[in-house]
Amino acid sequence: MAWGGAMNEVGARVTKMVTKRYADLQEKPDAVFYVIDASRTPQQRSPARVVQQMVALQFASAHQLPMALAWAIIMLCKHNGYIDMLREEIQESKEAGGLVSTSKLRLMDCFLRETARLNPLDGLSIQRKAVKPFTFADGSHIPAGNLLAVPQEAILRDKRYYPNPGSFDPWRFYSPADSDKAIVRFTDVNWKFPFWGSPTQSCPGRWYASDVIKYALVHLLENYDMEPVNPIYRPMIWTTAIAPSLTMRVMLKPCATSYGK
Ligand code: HEM
Repeated sequence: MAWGGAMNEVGARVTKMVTKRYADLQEKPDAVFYVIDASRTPQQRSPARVVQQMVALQFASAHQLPMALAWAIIMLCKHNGYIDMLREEIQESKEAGGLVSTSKLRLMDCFLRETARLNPLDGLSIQRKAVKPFTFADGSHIPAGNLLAVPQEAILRDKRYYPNPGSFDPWRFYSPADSDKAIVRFTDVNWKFPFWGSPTQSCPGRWYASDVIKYALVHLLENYDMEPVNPIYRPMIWTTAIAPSLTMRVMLKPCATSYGK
């Protein structure tokens, strides 16, 4: 991968860090260790390739999780009728010792999928560059050098796939425990939900991301009441990114009733 501008600076710093780590790999297994450990060939183990992997991992994992969590908090403020329902579900999902089982948080799972449907983090998903000419099965021809992407925002609001697409309705994904309907999870990938990428090469961090967001929401819901100080539900658009407003503030007040205790 060719880097330019600020990436040269980032690459130089990460190279320094990775090169140093080769000396004491076994002492502190961390992400660098695991990338090298999973490499099969000397070429894959080369510092240049490990640096590229480390930078790619940072870009893939760093910003999207907090953005998705921020959107979930904003949707809780906007659709606050779900707060008590989610608190109740949290209590019911507790196992021995008071631990929450995230797989039992079915409504929260649907709430997150619906939050993502109406607030994808980018208008486009699966962005690619044709490095050589490519012809799809239907005859569409892509000359070399062209950029392609899946228009996920349009797909996620398409009424052919999501009836009444403008309404926030987590129940559209819900199936009661005793129903024959297949369970749809936040982490499920298909062409109608490209939030996590394509079904053939989707985000490998999605189960981790989903659980982290759920644990954060459990903590907030159990310990705080939340209300928007200045409700700005409009996103901030930057190129194709759809980010939560930078100026919206949410007030967290310790709960009068502590739900978690
Ligand atoms: C809400 C949070 C996240 C979202 C929405 C998200 C979304 C995505 C998407 C759409 C892709 C596919 C990109 C493409 O094919 O062009 C992707 C790939 C990837 N994600 Fe995530 N991601 C999230 C969190 C994470 C986290 C927390 C990690 C790591 C801990 C992670 C690691 C990766 C990696 C390594 C890839 C590249 C996989 C490959 O090319 O085979 N992601 N992610």
